[in-house]
Amino acid sequence: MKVERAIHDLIVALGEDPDREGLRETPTRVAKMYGEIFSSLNHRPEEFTNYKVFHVDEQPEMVLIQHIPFYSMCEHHFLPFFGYANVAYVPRNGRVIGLSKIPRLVDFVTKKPGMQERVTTELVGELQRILDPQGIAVTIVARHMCMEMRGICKAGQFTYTDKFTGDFHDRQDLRQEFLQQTRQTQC
Ligand SMILES: Nc1nc2c(ncn2[C@@H]2O[C@H](COP(=O)(O)OP(=O)(O)OP(=O)(O)O)[C@@H](O)[C@H]2O)c(=O)[nH]1
Ligand SMILES: [Zn+2]
Repeated sequence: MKVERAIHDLIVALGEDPDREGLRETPTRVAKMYGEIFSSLNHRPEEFTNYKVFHVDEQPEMVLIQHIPFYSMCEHHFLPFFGYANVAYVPRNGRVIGLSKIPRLVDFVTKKPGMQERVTTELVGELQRILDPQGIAVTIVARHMCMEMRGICKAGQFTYTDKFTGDFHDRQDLRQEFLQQTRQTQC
C-alpha cells in the first residue's frame, strides 16, 4: 500500500495524470513488480539459503555452473543492470549442494537494489557460508542501463567483475581452466 501511494505521488510529481486510463492501475502494477524484482529484501540469507548439503565419495575437481542469467537494479538510479554469472567451487571433503541452488543463490543476491561488485562478493560470501569449499570462483558480465540510456549514454559496454578464493586464488591451472571454460560468456 505504501509503495502504491508513493508511485501515485511520483506520477503526480512528474506532471502526469494518475487518473488517465493507462496510468490508473500503474501504482498497483509497479508495487507488484517491485515485490517481484526486490523479493530478497527483508529476507535474512540464513533463512533463505539453508540448502541441504549432500556428500559424494569421490569429488570432481570443480563444480561449475556457467552462464546464469540475472536481472538486478542499480541502487544509484533504480535502473536495471543485467547479464550472466559464472559460479564454481572446489568441494571440501565431498560436500556439495544441489545444482539448482547456485542459480537460486544468484537470484537471492540480485533481487534487491545493489551494485555489481557487491553481487560478486555476496555470491562468494554466501557460498562460503553454506559449503565452506576449498575454493570459489565467481565472474560476472553485465550491462548497466544507467550508463546506456542516461548520463554518459554509452550503449553496449560490458562490465566484468570477478573474485577467486582458496584453490582458485592459489592455483593458476585451476583458475585458467575456469576462465577458459567460461570465456564465451557475454550478455
Ligand atoms: N561501481 C559501481 N558503480 C555503479 C554500478 N551501477 C551504477 N554505478 C555508478 O554509480 C555512480 C553514481 O554516481 P553519481 O555521481 O552519484 O551519480 P550520477 O551523477 O547520476 O552519475 P553519472 O552516471 O556519471 O551521471 C555512476 O558512476 C554509475 O555509473 C555498479 O554496479 N558498480
Ligand atoms: Zn545506476
